[in-house]
Amino acid sequence: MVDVKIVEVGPRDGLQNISQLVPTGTKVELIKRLSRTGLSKIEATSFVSPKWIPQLADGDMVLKAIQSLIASPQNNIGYPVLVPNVKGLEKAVQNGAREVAVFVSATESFSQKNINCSVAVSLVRVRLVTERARALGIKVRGYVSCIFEDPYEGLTDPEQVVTTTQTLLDAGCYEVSLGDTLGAGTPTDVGRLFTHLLRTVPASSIAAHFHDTYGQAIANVMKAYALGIRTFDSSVAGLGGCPFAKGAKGNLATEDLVYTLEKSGVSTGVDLDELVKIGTWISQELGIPNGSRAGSAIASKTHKNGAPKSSLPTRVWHALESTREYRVRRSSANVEICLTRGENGNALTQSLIQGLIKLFETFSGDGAVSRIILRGEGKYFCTGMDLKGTISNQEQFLLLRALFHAIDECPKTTIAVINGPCFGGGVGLAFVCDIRLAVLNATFTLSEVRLGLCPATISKYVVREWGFSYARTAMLTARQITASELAGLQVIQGVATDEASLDTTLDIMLEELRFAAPEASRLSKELVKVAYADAGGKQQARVIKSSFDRMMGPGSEHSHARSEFKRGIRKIDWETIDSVPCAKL
Ligand SMILES: CC(C)(COP(=O)([O-])OP(=O)([O-])OC[C@H]1O[C@@H](n2cnc3c(N)ncnc32)[C@H](O)[C@@H]1OP(=O)([O-])[O-])[C@@H](O)C(=O)NCCC(=O)NCCSC(=O)C[C@@](C)(O)CC(=O)[O-]
Repeated sequence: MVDVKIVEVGPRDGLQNISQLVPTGTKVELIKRLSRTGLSKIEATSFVSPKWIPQLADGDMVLKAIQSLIASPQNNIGYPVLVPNVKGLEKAVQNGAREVAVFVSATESFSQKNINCSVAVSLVRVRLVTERARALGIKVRGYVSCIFEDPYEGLTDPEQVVTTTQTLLDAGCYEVSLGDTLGAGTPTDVGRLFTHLLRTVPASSIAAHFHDTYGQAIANVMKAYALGIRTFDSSVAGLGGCPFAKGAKGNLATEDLVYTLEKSGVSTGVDLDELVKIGTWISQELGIPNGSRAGSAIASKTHKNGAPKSSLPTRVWHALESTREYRVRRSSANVEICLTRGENGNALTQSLIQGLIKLFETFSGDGAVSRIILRGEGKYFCTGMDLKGTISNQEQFLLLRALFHAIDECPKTTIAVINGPCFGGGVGLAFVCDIRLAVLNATFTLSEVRLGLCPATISKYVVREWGFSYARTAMLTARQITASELAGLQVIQGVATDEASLDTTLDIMLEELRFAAPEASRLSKELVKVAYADAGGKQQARVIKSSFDRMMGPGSEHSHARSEFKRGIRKIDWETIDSVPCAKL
């Protein structure tokens, strides 16, 4: 028996406010994982026009993918989807929805700006949806937004909240969730509004939906709880944001809500540990910081980045070489090169470039090395071309070109571990690698134009990885780009809050890569490169054919994997295999 019902809104309200497009598979996985935590309601997606909310344009696919959950008689979880009108309702029902949510604003300005109609018109629409839904046996939940403040017209008249709430209930909504869209309300405001409302509306018909923009969400929950409210909306990892306060926190995090309630002796029926794992996982998937304070604290105590500490084997590194400019160490099939000119921003001096070229060429030919990690020490990852050097222009060009070429041609999987800001050639160094993991405060600045230069040698790699238009603007403006922005473009594969978590993120990545066969990885790199250099051309056709022959040929990694598969082995740790015939290919 639970004291409080939590409505998880992360997969809809949360993701809706994330700028980068989230893959459908990730959304489905999020819902599936949340379904195993004890939550009884998970808002799955919306059927609002993709023009308004492109992030949720795949609502039909998400709903289809969770159909077995929705339809399972053993599963008592409700999966409401947001619909703006009868058309949205019909689409939702066609795709298997059994519960929908409708929304209105308590204020005129927000209604006009958000859904392009007056409050009165939106209430008529909602009534139509509710009538139709009820005729189809579909449950309807209602939302009223801007209960305390409207971003355009200021404070909300409490009477408008009472009227809209009552109208939604009269129309047939089984519950109305009152949303503090701006997150501006305080416990005093909650006390005033909810006391007023509860004179005419039963507490059992009301849910509270608080945002944490001003850090008031938990305090507001406790105040509403004291007044008799027993249903609260929240979002795992605090997913979401506030479109009216850039960079501000969005929804109340479900982990914070569960933590506070359970610690106060209020039962939620939700497994906090599981929730914390999901919050950590989804934050990593999206490359954004975990918005839950309780979630981050619990994760850092018990797990690191979602993986229990004990599940990651301790990696032992052996020093190989050390100069004044870099240090090299090795752990089984992994080699790490660390730039150690921290006091000079790890700028690329002549000797550093020469050293790096030699290292990449050497390890490229070492059959026992599968991955090369490039990282920086100190404040910066790399500040690019040495602006204090004295070598000739021609020599500088040849050196830089050879450095990037050596890394690009390296048959091993290359990983840039970006500990801080990158400038010019430093950005090139990060983006010539195959995989990038970065600390959250890392920035990427193509500063060349400010120095009367252009990103000549690095353009080949930066444009390939970033795309033409984005790269052009970055070059022309020399603006500072954040790690989160590039993670949003999916060109940075992991973002960590600090250097310690960056190490863990690398460990997790190295663990994953243990199961990637080295020769197959090399062929995969070639395929991507030729797809860029000669899409649809003869060279691409040749590389595809030769890769196919090679991977299927006798003595290949695949012949080993195939015989293992037949023996029931589904995952091969290629790091432990040094006598696989393919290693000699
Ligand atoms: C990084 C900040 C903001 C730090 O700002 P700051 O005020 O210098 O503070 P700091 O204490 O953090 O600086 C660290 C030290 O690193 C040095 N340093 C730093 N960068 C370099 C560099 N590149 N070359 C030589 N030295 C460098 C810097 O001079 C300083 O040494 P100090 O002056 O104290 O002795 C500032 O120093 C700065 O703006 N540096 C220049 C960064 C930059 O614009 N790099 C692009 C270089 S052009 C390039 O890479 C061309 C290329 C390769 O793309 C062309 C091609 O593609 O063909």
